Amino acid sequence: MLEPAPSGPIAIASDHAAVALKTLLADWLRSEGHEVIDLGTATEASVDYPDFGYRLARAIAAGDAARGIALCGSGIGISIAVNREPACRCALVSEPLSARLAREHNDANVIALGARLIGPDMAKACVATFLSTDFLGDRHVRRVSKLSTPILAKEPA
Ligand SMILES: O=C(CO)[C@H](O)[C@H](O)[C@H](O)COP(=O)(O)O
Repeated sequence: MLEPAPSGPIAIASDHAAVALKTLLADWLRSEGHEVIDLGTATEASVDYPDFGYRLARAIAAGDAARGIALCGSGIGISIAVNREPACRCALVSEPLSARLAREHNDANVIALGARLIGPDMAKACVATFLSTDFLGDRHVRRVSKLSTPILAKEPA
């Protein structure tokens, strides 16, 4: 049984390489009582991961979803796409410890998973940890807040 996500729906998006894992995760999350916004893609026809990463990033930035799950073959391309939106802190994870640290230290609001690299059980374990782990705050607040300042506006450290 999953713990409830902190607030609001969970957005999920993938390219063609991860559509099966996306559907499996969306069905599982709904069966656990979560509201899931599936932003596509819907078939295995080849698409471009930035288009779906940007859809997910828009949903987070607009406040339509509190948390996001982004998937592609490796998780790499779509995590790069999501992180181009400053409101998103997307962590590419492949096991639960990274998912926990992404929440505790980085206040990640999106995780990326690689469907060609991990199986359904590991993906579920990562998602369960991502949804149930709180941000630790404290010194991490200062660091996370620095992430949302455009680099050209920063004073060199
Ligand atoms: O972005 C990726 C690699 O960083 C993803 O793994 C994509 O899913 C992959 O590039 C898609 O590859 P395909 O050969 O077009 O299926």
